[in-house]
Amino acid sequence: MSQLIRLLNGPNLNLLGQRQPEIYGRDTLADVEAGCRDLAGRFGLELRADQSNHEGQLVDWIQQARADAAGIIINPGAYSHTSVAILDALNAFEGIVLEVHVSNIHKRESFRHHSYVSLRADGVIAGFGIQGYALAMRRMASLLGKGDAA
Ligand SMILES: O=C1C[C@@](O)(C(=O)O)C[C@@H](O)[C@@H]1O
Repeated sequence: MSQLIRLLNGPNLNLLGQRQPEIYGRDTLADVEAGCRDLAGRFGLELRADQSNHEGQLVDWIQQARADAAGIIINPGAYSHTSVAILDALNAFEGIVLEVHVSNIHKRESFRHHSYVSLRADGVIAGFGIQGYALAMRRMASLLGKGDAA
């Protein structure tokens, strides 16, 4: 059975492509998920992609991942900067955690410079636009010993 990767997107990321395109670009969350699913297939991984605007729902999905996922790729959106609950849930997850931000949070307002999730993440990608998700998928595959599929 192929290893499962959970792709979790937090609040307002359902509006990718419509929301502040000068910051987040024109590609949609559906584009992101399709690209990651395609890459997962090429690496022999299974992808489950979910988005929620609710902190508790994200915590529930992270807890679920404890049962069957090898890794989590997460863009926690604004919860990155506020949520000890999401950090705690990730700390209870034993697999690989990669954090993605579409924008370069370090170039933006100072309240975006700190991420609680980064205290747990095995790697962080910021400012690569939606390509960051694909890079995280490739890194995940490599950390899981799946090599590089061009
Ligand atoms: O919602 C988001 C998106 C974001 O996580 C990003 O992908 O660049 C950056 C966060 O600061 C912001 O609240």
